[in-house]
Amino acid sequence: MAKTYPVSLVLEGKRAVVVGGGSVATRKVRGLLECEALVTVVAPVASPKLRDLADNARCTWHAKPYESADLDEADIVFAATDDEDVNRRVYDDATAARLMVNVADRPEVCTFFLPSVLRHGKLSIAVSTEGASPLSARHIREGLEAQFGEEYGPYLELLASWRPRVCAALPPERHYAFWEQATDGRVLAALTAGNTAEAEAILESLLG
Ligand SMILES: C[C@@]1(CC(=O)O)c2cc3[nH]c(cc4nc(cc5[nH]c(cc(n2)[C@H]1CCC(=O)O)[C@@](C)(CC(=O)O)[C@@H]5CCC(=O)O)C(CC(=O)O)=C4CCC(=O)O)c(CCC(=O)O)c3CC(=O)O
Ligand SMILES: NC(=O)C1=CN([C@@H]2O[C@H](COP(=O)(O)OP(=O)(O)OC[C@H]3O[C@@H](n4cnc5c(N)ncnc54)[C@H](O)[C@@H]3O)[C@@H](O)[C@H]2O)C=CC1
Repeated sequence: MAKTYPVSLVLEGKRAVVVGGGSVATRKVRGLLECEALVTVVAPVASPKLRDLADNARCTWHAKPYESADLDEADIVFAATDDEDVNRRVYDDATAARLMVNVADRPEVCTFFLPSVLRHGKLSIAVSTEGASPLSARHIREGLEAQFGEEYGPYLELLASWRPRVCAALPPERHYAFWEQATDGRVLAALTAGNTAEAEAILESLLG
């Protein structure tokens, strides 16, 4: 298999069709809702957790077996039933419609894989083994949690809020030097210590 091309998809307002309602489908639906996708679940039986998630304006469960027409409104497709033949049909229909498709039991035909994701606000670190060992992806993500803590949420919010300010205050040739110093560890250390005023003061001093 060729290398995969990592991207961060913007799924807000896009229609994701998830076929299957077991634990694998539930994990996928939870992740999709976190990203504000519109989710349609098609499965005769849904897990209790999935039924809770479907109690939401952005997630609808159709309690029935899969049919090709279920993909009519789809922007992206997930096949996660425990029936190989159904998963294969979903794959065939999605491919015929040129839709991106993830097939839970067939890594070799997926057009994308789900990575294991560590997230704090705007930071997302996605770990993929391209199907070689999903549990290893999870262990690696868990290992990264010690290094990248919750402080990255406010840290990145602060840096994002400074971007327009830097553009307005400094000529383009000075932007890189600003960001080099803004991200050298001092601002992060101040925020980690709970000292927002100091973090702001460091950034202010860099505008010099
Ligand atoms: C190809 C891929 C397709 C896809 O995108 O779904 C796929 C396929 C398969 N997974 C299987 C098994 C397990 N999957 C997990 C967990 C996760 N699986 C995820 C992704 C992926 N799984 C994609 C590749 C990702 C990559 O390699 O980087 C994660 C990262 C993301 C997510 O699902 O959201 C999420 C961890 C999230 C987290 O905790 O951070 C666990 C462990 C657990 O449950 O904790 C196990 C049991 C242990 C093991 O087998 O390793 C099986 C065999 C099923 C069987 O034996 O019947 C297949 C099918 C096959 O291999 O044929
Ligand atoms: N990609 C991944 O991360 C993983 C994939 N798997 C694979 O994922 C698949 C699903 O696993 P689980 O969620 O544990 O299964 P499960 O047994 O909990 O759920 C199966 C679901 O498929 C639905 N289903 C069955 N026939 C259907 C049809 N004709 N149309 C629509 N839905 C239908 C059932 O109603 C049920 O909701 C298995 O093939 C398993 O090998 C398993 C673990 C992890």
